[in-house]
Amino acid sequence: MTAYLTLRDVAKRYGRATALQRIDMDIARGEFLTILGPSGSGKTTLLRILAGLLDPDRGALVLDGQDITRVPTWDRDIGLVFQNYALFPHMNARSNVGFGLDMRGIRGGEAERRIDEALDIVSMRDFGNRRPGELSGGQQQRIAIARAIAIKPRLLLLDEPLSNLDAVLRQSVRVELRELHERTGLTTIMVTHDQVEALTLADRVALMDCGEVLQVDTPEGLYDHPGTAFAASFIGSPPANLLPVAPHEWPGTVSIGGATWRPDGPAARCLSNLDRPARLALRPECLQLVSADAPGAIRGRLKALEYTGGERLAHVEISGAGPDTPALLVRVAKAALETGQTVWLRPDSVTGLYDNDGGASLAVLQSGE
Ligand SMILES: Nc1ncnc2c1ncn2[C@@H]1O[C@H](COP(=O)(O)OP(=O)(O)OP(=O)(O)O)[C@@H](O)[C@H]1O
Repeated sequence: MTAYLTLRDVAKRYGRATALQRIDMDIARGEFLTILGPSGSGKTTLLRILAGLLDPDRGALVLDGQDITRVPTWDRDIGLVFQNYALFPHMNARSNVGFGLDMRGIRGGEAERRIDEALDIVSMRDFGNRRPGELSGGQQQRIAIARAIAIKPRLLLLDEPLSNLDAVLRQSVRVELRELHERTGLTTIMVTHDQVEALTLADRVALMDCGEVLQVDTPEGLYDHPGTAFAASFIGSPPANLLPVAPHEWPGTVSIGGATWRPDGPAARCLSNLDRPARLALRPECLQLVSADAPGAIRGRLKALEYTGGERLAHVEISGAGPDTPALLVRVAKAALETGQTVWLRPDSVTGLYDNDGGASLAVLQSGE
């Protein structure tokens, strides 16, 4: 991949607190990258550094061959959209959209043409004379996007742009955002803590935790092959089960939370070289209810059955496992199940195996050994 935007060794502290540890990332021209992570993971700090609103303590940013690390915001040609829209309340929509053009000395007919174009892109041409207070939240957000794209930015940065919208509107604006990206081809970076947004919008997702970018991957790559236990336990709704596994003295068996299990199929292959306590990631949709005599079946007790609309989520306690072993979450379509009954589970695929200490992927550790 030819990098359009490069971040090299970017770090930031607030006083004694580390907000960003050491960020290295390449972003391609025209890419839509989402930055996803829990609260406090450093997403906003990273976006503010990209926007030039905050100086990094260390490292460099290169945009289209130009080192922009010390270039002030207004000279970076970056379009910014904030969570709260940040529109000027006393100006109508057209004036808001034209603001960045005016700042750059683009006025008169050229400015009018660019404002029309930007308003057309967000389907808001008819609302140009209204002030922000006379627009709905979704319409204000579209005006904020039109303002950001009117300057034809080199980079579009979006900071949680959908979080103030209700669930229905959020979904439709999400689709519009993706369409807008396809029409404009703008290199876009969006911060979100909503994984559905991150996965549906992005070409690639940068997953952050504790000031670090843990994995930059396609949505499918992140979901199917989480590189760390954190990624497995964060991505997915509900996320993957992390089953504590440990070597067992009997050949062909492992200990799961203290109970003995003789895995079969993909789980057996994944666990064949297990030499230390680890966590096996199993997605709720990859566990199947099977009969007691099925090879590789795990015996459990149905602790609870939740109806989540269209499907059920079974909580299964592993028989013989210690109290610290979490119940396994299993998606079940429809089944005559009763709380308290004995069930048998079998994984038909495995999402990952992770070191107990630190959560690194053991597949990676093994290939590096
Ligand atoms: N101005 C500040 N002074 C001191 N610490 C700060 C400041 N801004 C952020 N932090 C700390 O830096 C870390 C990263 O914060 P940041 O706002 O980048 O996280 P975030 O992932 O965007 O979180 P959220 O999703 O809650 O907005 C956090 O631990 C936060 O408490």
